[in-house]
Amino acid sequence: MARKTDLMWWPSPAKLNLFLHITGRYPNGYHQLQSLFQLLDAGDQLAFEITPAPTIKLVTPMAGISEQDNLIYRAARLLQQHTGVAQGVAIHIDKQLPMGGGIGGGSSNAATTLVALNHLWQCNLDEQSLAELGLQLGADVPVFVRGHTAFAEGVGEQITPVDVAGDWYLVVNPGIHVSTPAVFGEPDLPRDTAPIAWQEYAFEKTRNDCQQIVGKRHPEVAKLLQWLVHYAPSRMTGTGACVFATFSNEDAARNVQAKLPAHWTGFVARGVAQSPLKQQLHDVYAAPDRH
Ligand SMILES: C[C@@](CO)(OP(=O)(O)O)[C@H](O)COP(=O)(O)OP(=O)(O)OC[C@H]1O[C@@H](n2ccc(N)nc2=O)[C@H](O)[C@@H]1O
Ligand SMILES: Nc1ncnc2c1ncn2[C@@H]1O[C@H](COP(=O)(O)OP(=O)(O)O)[C@@H](O)[C@H]1O
Repeated sequence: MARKTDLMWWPSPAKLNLFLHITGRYPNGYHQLQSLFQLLDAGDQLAFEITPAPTIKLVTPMAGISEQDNLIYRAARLLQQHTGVAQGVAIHIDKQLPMGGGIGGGSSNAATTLVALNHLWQCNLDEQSLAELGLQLGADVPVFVRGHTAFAEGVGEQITPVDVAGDWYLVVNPGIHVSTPAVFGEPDLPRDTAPIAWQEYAFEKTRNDCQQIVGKRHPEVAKLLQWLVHYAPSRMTGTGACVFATFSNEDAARNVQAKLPAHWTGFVARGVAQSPLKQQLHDVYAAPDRH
């Protein structure tokens, strides 16, 4: 097995939902959403060692998730079954993002696995096919496969790439877990926000429709938001529990990070138009013998 330093690491960036509106509900109970998925330049990293035998193995265990349930394993298996590829893979994981925090780590890991293995196994699926496969794994996977900050509608599968300014964000984890199904199951959740055209987007004219309910059920989230908003415009991402504050430059974000009380952990990241995964793919194609 290769040493960690000899491996080629593929980025798996986080996202923020700069806003999240619930505009309706489908007959199957799923919620119709509008959201701006802002990709970040920070996240996890994955490395892939291709094997001649068809076994898929996660070299790095992930606490609390069995191998078969891990979205990385499931993405690799799905691509293998869909394409009939004969090879296998051993996957190394450098996990940095908190799990289930509304910053999309699991969905992003799935997307990075699909994109990297499509190249390394030489499956030659186009981006559209990879995004469709990704949707089977989760509503947020297609945005990460496309690799562009985007306005998303439906359950997240209708995607319009947008170029928003490269703001800086302080992302803070209040250290609690919020269940996505529980939030969507709340009777008092607002479900009738009027749809907007993405050209109308402005942070101050939008909101996260899940934020109030989550703040009520989890006072730690409300407390964190109250603290952050004192320094900068702030909002919850996804169905929580992470919260972000928006800054025009890195120093301002780091100044507030330095003031964070010890029971909250946060990281500073820049909003990017294009995913670092896309850049990696571009670099790999430019130097085809680097695996
Ligand atoms: C709302 C978002 C925004 O990014 O929240 P976060 O997960 O990031 O916090 C996501 O799209 C979430 O997508 P994902 O995390 O894949 O949700 P899933 O596991 O598929 O859904 C868990 C459950 O939430 C409900 N659900 C999910 C998405 C949706 N548009 N409507 C729903 O009603 C369904 O009951 C579903 O069974
Ligand atoms: N590789 C993975 N990384 C993170 N979470 C994973 C992974 N595989 C499966 N999961 C499961 O998916 C859930 C959602 O993960 P994640 O995408 O990080 O959060 P969110 O959907 O809240 O943004 C986690 O709570 C975890 O149980």
